[in-house]
Amino acid sequence: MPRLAYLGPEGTFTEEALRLLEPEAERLPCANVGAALAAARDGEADGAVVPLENSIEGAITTTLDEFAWGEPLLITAELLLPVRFSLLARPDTEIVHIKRVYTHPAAITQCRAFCARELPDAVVVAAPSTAAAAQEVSLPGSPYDAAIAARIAGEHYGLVELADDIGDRNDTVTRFVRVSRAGTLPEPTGSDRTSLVVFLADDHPGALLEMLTEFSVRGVNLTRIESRPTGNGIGRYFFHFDFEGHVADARVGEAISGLHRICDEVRFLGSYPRADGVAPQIKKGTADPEFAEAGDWLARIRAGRV
Ligand SMILES: O=C(O)C(=O)Cc1ccccc1
Repeated sequence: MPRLAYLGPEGTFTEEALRLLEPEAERLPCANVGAALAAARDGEADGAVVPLENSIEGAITTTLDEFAWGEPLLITAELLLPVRFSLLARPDTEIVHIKRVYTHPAAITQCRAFCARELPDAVVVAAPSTAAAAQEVSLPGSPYDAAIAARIAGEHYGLVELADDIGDRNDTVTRFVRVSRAGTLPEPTGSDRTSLVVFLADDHPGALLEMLTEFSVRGVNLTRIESRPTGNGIGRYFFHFDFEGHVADARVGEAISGLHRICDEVRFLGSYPRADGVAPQIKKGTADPEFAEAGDWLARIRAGRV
């Protein structure tokens, strides 16, 4: 039974994702994404589950930066989870008396309209996770009057639900990933995604276009591109790419080998089954047998067999 670290404490959306991804796993709640990934790296856990992006705000940048700068880990699975937020408070709290609300930054951005409309005078403060916020609010003497978290977190920490489904949209989805230490890759399934981090060799006109061309000429469809600051001054960025296909696919292998040749560093983050099961559209000339046939043809002409 694997032991998986996750963004805790008990009652986070990440815990819900972990339970769906690996119902049998032993769960190790951690205080933040960095601690969960550290547990996976140092062997305290066999892997970790962390949030990566949501369909409204985009990337969870702490996770992206950990993947880019920390000891390498491999993404082995992903899960798309619709999340539903509740406003939770200690029993007897009235909504009009709420002046300080505590929750995870992703929940702050997804519940803005509710907070502006129903809690116009309240400040909303960033917490390490939604369940950490609920736990804190449950303490007598907490400086916070309410938390925004999953209903189950309210039940777990003895809070009452003052409002349910308070997200600005009810179709928001969060993408979570399971990571492991380097080792074996998941087998190709025909509906896979690959993730990479790419550092440019130098800054020059067309550098981004050159990277994109490596994907484009092999018919590899991107599903996410994100630039993140390198920290070495304004205007210095590196890139995260997610795209369709598995590193075992010829077109994917060729595209990332091309990036490896022209970029300073390419960090492979994993090839894993897509949660939505969508199969890639394969452009003419980019299927595995076509790459193999072209390779055979090249070998023949190099051997003088024209
Ligand atoms: O704080 C949590 O519960 C998390 O798992 C992170 C998060 C926060 C808000 C939406 C989705 C995930």
